[in-house]
Amino acid sequence: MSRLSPARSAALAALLEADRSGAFVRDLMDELPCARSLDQRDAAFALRLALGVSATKGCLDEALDAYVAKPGKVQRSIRMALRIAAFEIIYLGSEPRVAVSQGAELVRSRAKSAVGFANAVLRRVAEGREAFLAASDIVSDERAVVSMARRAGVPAWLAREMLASMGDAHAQAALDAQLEPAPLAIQLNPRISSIGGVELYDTPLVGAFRVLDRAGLVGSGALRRDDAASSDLNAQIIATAAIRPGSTLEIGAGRGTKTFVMGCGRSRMGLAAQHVACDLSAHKCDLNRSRLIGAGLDRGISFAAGDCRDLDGVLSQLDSGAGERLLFDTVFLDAPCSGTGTMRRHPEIPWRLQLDDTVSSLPELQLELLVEASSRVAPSGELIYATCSTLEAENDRVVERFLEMPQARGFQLAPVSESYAYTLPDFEQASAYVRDHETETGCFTTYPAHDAFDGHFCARFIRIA
Ligand SMILES: C[S@@+](CC[C@H](N)C(=O)[O-])C[C@H]1O[C@@H](n2cnc3c(N)ncnc32)[C@H](O)[C@@H]1O
Repeated sequence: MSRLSPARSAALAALLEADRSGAFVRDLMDELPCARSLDQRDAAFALRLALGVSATKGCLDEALDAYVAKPGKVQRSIRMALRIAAFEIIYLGSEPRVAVSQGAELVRSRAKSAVGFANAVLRRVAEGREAFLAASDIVSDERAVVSMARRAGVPAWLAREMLASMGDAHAQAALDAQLEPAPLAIQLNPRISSIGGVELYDTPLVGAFRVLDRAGLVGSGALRRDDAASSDLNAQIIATAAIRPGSTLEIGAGRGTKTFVMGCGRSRMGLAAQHVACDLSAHKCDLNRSRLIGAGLDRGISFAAGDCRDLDGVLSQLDSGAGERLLFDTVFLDAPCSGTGTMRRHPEIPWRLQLDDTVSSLPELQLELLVEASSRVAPSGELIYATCSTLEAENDRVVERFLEMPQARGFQLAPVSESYAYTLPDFEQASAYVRDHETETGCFTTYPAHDAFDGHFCARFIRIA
């Protein structure tokens, strides 16, 4: 009998709690006493196990259930312990003897009577690893796509959608990188020029830096002091495309990472803010407000909470204060989406998402919000539509469907690389970066890959007077 490692034990506790409460496992690893008491090395391993199991759980169940007579009868805590060991065997390529015996110990910690069962199942998972990843059990021409999906730990339907939307090369690169950590970037508050003890690496965008030392950044307190915000480079590129002189309506502002990036950008460009940030969630609006106050970037920014499918309702107070139905020089919709471009950061996404969300319910919501947003664009104003999805149904298809609607009369697509900020001399490098990632229609489109930033999409419409 070997001794159970505290890292595996903490990963199991966090995964069970996440499953019970719906909380994010990453947050629980920061909160649970058994995880907080781990030394740095064990904490990193526990986090890797917890995130990895969340990201691949459907595939782990498939691999395990092939050797279980009655899968529906396996207790929740035993299944979770088995998933941890199966993750080590299949995705970390750990020494099978160690992974099997640690898996059996994990199971023993929850139910002594199931140790023999756990040993038998895990040994067979280890023996069948290569065949499972190669999808040798699939006899149809689906074998290749199932194998791709299993290697990345995502559902087969999602791999299929990614192939159809992104093309073979981008989809393969994104799936290959799916279990790697995403690169870290920050936007630096213009009130400071460096973060003590943390090396900042230039990116093509002024004010955006890449950081390699994640722990150093957190330890520096810069994020807590609002001296910086962590934000993917491509998300920052999109927020910057929405900075223009005049008034701005931001829809789907959430906790305000892009509001922060826009505030920093405006300050660098010497522009004043006349910005209304809206979100369905009043709590997120509060978080956005307090970060901007902490950052000293709140001047000229107001907030409105509510369902933006009814903008007249959400903006009613502001409209009555102004004595007119307000129109804005820029309307920026950061739409609710599948988040498929950011799955490396959010391991829960692949197994929470359903096919219907990506092909139907989200695109319908996105189109409804886009039509509503367009009704608030001033003549000669701009409408920016963004998602962090890599799927065509939420991106180009929504844009095409919008342009076919009567409400889109007077709007035309324009290249993102020609938006106000990207015509300024300081943003020349960023403008070149945007051009490199622009499609024929001028939409900014990126895909995750090894050492690349996340998948994002942005379309820019101009309202002709
Ligand atoms: C992509 S996230 C926003 C991320 C945010 N812009 C940021 O940079 O941190 C989309 C946001 O849309 C909001 N949302 C969803 N449905 C909405 C609706 N009907 N009206 C307004 N906001 C909505 C969600 O609460 C979520 O915060």
